[in-house]
Amino acid sequence: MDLLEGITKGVSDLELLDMLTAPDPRPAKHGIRRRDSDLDPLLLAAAAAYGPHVTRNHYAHDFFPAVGDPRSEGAYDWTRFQGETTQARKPRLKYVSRQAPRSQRLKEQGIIVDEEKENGRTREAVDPLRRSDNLPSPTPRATAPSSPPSNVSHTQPAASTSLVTVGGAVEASAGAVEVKCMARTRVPTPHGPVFLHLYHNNRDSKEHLAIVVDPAQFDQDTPQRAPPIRSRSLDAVWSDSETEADRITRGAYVGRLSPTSQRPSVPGAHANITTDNIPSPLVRIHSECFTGETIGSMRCDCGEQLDEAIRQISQPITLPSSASAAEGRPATIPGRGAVVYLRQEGRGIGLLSKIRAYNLQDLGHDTVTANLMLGHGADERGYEVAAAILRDLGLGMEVGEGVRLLTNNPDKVQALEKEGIRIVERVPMVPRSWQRRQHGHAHGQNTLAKEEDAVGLTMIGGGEVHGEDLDRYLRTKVLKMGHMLPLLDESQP
Ligand SMILES: Nc1nc2c(ncn2[C@@H]2O[C@H](COP(=O)(O)OP(=O)(O)OP(=O)(O)O)[C@@H](O)[C@H]2O)c(=O)[nH]1
Repeated sequence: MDLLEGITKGVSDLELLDMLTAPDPRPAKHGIRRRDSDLDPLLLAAAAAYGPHVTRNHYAHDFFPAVGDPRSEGAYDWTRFQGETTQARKPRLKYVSRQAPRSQRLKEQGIIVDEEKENGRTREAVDPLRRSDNLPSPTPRATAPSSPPSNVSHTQPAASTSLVTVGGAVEASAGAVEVKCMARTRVPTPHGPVFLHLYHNNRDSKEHLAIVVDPAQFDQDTPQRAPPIRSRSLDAVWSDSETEADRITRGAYVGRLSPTSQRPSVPGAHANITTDNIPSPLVRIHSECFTGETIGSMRCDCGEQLDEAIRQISQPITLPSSASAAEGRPATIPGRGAVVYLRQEGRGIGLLSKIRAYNLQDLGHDTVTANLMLGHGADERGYEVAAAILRDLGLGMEVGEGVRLLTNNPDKVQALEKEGIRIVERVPMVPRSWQRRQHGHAHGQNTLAKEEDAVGLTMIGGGEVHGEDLDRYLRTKVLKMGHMLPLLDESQP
């Protein structure tokens, strides 16, 4: 019996499936092989089965065996299986798609399908900002009473994007970067506690992070001297149905969360604390580097820089004398600032390409040329998302305190300023091994030696990266990428 004959004679689905999947199919009549491509027997069986109409367009659907047969539901105890005859086995295969029709799914995503070009391009019917379920809709934000205050925006500034002002609030039109802090939690680190923020955005599908250092927030009973660094989008009320438990679970709480302290945050609170005489927060925009941060690669100083940034930001801040005059002695406040951790591995070319680039570097090419040889730019990063995250945290706003940026990279400074971030000072990041060598040379001693055993973040911890690879990499950054670092005298050890 061949397939067609089988279908027309109404054989059972299982027999049909057996025919299709038999290990030794009978040769076709006249010994001529069929020229069309192999068909998926399971799909054919599904198509021939009872139930909803199944076509090749359902290929990506999830099919589930019909409910009712415990074996097909995975509940069968196979230790009791004794073997069975075809006679005894009469399951009825039934496949049910649990997906809504494609047209309905696309409609839900706001995509209109051009019926005439069903297999061609689709176009978006709405503002791309709305594409992600996780991003707030601009319109309700402007009008809803629970929306963040109008001076708080996490969209792009007017300078670089198209924005409209509705009722005093900045509205993003198509193309503007929008970020939303999806969750925040406390993370204890060797340098003290930090708040880890996870962001979604409408530019890419990466989960960029912000590591906020602001331990003063744990002490809610003492008057704050500086505005807390808090995410506007996290503190916003997301929906009418959102409960306090929902808010607390996603991190919209104040103080130190504990079994006995659970205080949901209020949108816009603390925004009016002035910052006269308090140094601007230290901020670093850091790009992901798996090799440097996770496995302690000494080809670059990324792991060390991440540790050093959080260490420096966490240092207590001594207030200028005028601010501490009332106390009669120099006053300090806990360190405050943030590291925005961008998932832009390998200066934006990705880990795969970076690994290839390392091999080219082993062949004698430098970090810039290696990127170019692979068809990439020397640096493919962008800082729009970083700027939007800073704005969401209230950092580097036009009005109020600016930020002190930890970087040697002039492009970063320029790019952030172009995005409207107010940078009041650039704080250099001199590699620890270079500091040690410079100090050792000047003072005849290794001033950082005691820090080498110190604890810290990443594989590198409080230690330092050093070596030929690193020196070559850093020199290239200075000579070819314009990094603002004083070059070491090569003759120094
Ligand atoms: N393509 C490429 N990327 C590298 C190489 N070494 C490190 N990186 C990446 O470079 C990025 C380092 O970026 P940042 O830490 O922001 O440093 P930067 O841009 O040099 O500027 P600074 O703020 O001065 O540190 C990370 O994404 C690393 O993965 C390399 O040899 N090739």
